[in-house]
Amino acid sequence: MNVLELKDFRAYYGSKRVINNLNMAIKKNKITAIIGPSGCGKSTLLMSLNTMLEEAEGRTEGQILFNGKDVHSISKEEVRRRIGIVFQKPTPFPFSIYKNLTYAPIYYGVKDKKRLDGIVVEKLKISGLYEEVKDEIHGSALKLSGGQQQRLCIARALTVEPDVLLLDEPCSALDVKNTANIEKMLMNLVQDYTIVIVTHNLSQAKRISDYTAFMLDGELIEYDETHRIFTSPQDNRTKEYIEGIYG
Ligand SMILES: Nc1ncnc2c1ncn2[C@@H]1O[C@H](COP(=O)(O)OP(=O)(O)OP(=O)(O)O)[C@@H](O)[C@H]1O
Repeated sequence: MNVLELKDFRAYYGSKRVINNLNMAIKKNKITAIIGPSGCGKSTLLMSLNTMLEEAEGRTEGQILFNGKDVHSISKEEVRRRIGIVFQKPTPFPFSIYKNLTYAPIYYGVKDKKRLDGIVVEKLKISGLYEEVKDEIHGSALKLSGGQQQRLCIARALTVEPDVLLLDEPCSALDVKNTANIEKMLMNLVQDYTIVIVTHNLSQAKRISDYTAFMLDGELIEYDETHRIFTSPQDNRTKEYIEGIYG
């Protein structure tokens, strides 16, 4: 089943077109990796999927369907709740861990303290952080390490129970151990969520994704099951990229 579908999709910054006629469907409960050289449009595509691009001074044409419905026909608030996004640099709020994880649920109307406590514990467990931080839940999130902060940001994105989680190079500022923690977390999460991850790290795409999309100069060159992209790419440009010839 497709959760998101792009039809003849184009994206612009001013008059500059950076994504050209892209058609692609993203499957439910799968990890889809978007790869390609710097500047090919990966982040632009990711931000388009939850209509954030308009806030980054971009503009889109064509259609994005979310569960079959034009994403622009759904309220911005609902789109943002159901399609969460996490960026490269961990961005915890300068509050306690507890407040980071209850901020959005409170905004969306959860008042019951027991329920809020439950959300905090559940999301900390999902992110593998619970044992590490259980005695300092009311301490500042800014005291966590970079890797812990990024796991907290993913946990925070999950507190409103989105359908889709978009991740833009979530591990690029992290070391091998923290990257492995996040990859493990994502592979567990995919049972309940649909995940789209932009990554420069081809080994990461290979390790964790079910599908891989290769972009070049704003075009979707090839999109297939990850093992096919890495073992028998159909397009020579894909082959050259995964062999490290350019990019
Ligand atoms: N706010 C902006 N205004 C104008 N042009 C932009 C803006 N953001 C990105 N671009 C341009 O759009 C193109 C696609 O950028 P994008 O950030 O989507 O690429 P990317 O593949 O994610 O790159 P990277 O891997 O380096 O993050 C690039 O040519 C970039 O210079």
